[in-house]
Amino acid sequence: MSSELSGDDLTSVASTLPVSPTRDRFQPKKNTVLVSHGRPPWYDEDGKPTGDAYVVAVSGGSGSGKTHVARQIVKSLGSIPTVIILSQDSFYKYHSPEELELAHANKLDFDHPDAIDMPMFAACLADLKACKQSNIPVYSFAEHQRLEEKKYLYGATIIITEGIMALHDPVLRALYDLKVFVQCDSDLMLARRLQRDVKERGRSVDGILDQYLRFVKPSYDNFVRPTAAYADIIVPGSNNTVAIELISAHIRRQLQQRANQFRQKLAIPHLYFNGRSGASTPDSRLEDLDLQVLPQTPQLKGIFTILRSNSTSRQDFVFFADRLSTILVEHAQQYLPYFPKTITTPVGVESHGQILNAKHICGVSILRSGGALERGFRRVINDVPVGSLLVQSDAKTSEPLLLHAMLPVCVKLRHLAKESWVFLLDAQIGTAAAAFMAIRILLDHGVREERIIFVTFLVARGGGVSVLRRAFPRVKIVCGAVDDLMQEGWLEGYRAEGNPEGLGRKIWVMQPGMGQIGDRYYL
Ligand SMILES: Nc1ncnc2c1ncn2[C@@H]1O[C@H](COP(=O)(O)OP(=O)(O)O)[C@@H](O)[C@H]1O
Ligand SMILES: Nc1ccn([C@@H]2O[C@H](COP(=O)(O)O)[C@@H](O)[C@H]2O)c(=O)n1
Repeated sequence: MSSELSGDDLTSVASTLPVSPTRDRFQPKKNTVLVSHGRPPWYDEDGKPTGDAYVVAVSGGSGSGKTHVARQIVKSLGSIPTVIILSQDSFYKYHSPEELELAHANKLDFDHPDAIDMPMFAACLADLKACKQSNIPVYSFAEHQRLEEKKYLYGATIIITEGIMALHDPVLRALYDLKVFVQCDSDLMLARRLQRDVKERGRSVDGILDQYLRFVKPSYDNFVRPTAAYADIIVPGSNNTVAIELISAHIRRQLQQRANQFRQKLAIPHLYFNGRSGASTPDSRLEDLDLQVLPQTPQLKGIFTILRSNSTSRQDFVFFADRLSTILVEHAQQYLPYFPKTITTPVGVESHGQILNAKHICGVSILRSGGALERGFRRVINDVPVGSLLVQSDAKTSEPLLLHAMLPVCVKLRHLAKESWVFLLDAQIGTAAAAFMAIRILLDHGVREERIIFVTFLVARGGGVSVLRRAFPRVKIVCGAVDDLMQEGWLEGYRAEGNPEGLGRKIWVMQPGMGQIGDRYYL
């Protein structure tokens, strides 16, 4: 089943200005991110996106049922990856006080193509299609105005965009994979519009009819209906279940053709990538992997001995995991920019030192096990935001799926992302599937590869790290130790404890390893 995410999370880019009760009541919930199944990899083993998101445009007159069709397509797709529904209404232009006065008297034409900021719409759609984030405007029908806040959207496999002028602009049309026009009787459209505008947009019946006769109907005849000629499919405005089924079957076929078996390849790279430079085996030379491994001091080995032991209590595990993450983050800080700084000491003597000079720093942990590094991270670098990514394997295919992304503002906004330093936190790099996805997400947002610092307890030399390295050579990987083996098998004690997730299913485990770090830290 689909569930709706608001996109307003811990680090929402939406303004925190108080929202008027009227605005709240009439705010359309049109731009939504719908997630049912998680997002499978959208990139290949070289770390490059394999293709764009699939874009469906739904056009038709006001009240023809465009939003309804968009939502029915999502419903009929069933178990699908992330879908974004993007409404053209969000791109109505900003109005001057004079225009606002006309709008409230129903004398401003919202049905002319010029009423919509087509270049901005095309730019936002192009970003989302190219798997980048977009912060789109928010429009209020009650206030007839673009609001100060923005809505953050990211991560769609399918984008369904709808609007009366969706098929009007040639730049927009070039972005669509499938063009749909909803054809509906004018009287039905008017009846629906009357009901909707009174209920949802705070309008009077007289005002709606006035606006309809003055602008909506002529514009439909002049600008909207002619764009049906560009559509691949014409869908009726009512009783359209069969047409919707056809559209969703077509989209499902397109997505199947794009599927990529990812984790299997990463887990045993020497079988899949033999002959390609950088493919690792359990005997891969450590130097070739370019890992920043902590100096193997006796005290570090002592910490690992406790963390690896299956007889360590949870309390001890948490204490030593926190200690190890603190050491790792401290070590990783060497990649941040420091500059010379002269200070005066309390005895009045000048001393030449160094000072950190980075505007935006944040952490992003890959849940659940990345959470085990958060306390250490906060101890070393306090007062910076920490976001999270939930990446889990698909029970059927074992492919990694992105289930949730909660990113700090300095990553969500592209102009800040370019300047940000991001510490990615995860307990281990085994198949590297989750690490791969997390790095790709940061790059999609505009974070520079050389500003990503991956901090982890353990790396498997025979796992996916070599492929990760080849794809993202400029990411720094700081780890505490390197294990040799990566094998498909049962985790000791995992099945015996009757963990339903583990039952009947093999998982990739590293050896000697530290077990299920998330379970040991949290349970
Ligand atoms: N096929 C349909 N069957 C029944 N009701 C529909 C259908 N299509 C739209 N409606 C109803 O008509 C109204 C307007 O539809 P909507 O999708 O919001 O139109 P648009 O987005 O084109 O302005 C909504 O109340 C919606 O539930
Ligand atoms: N301030 C505004 C802006 C637009 N409209 C009307 O909305 C219609 C498009 O939205 P649909 O969901 O119906 O496709 C369009 O016909 C405009 O007249 C408005 O009334 N006020």
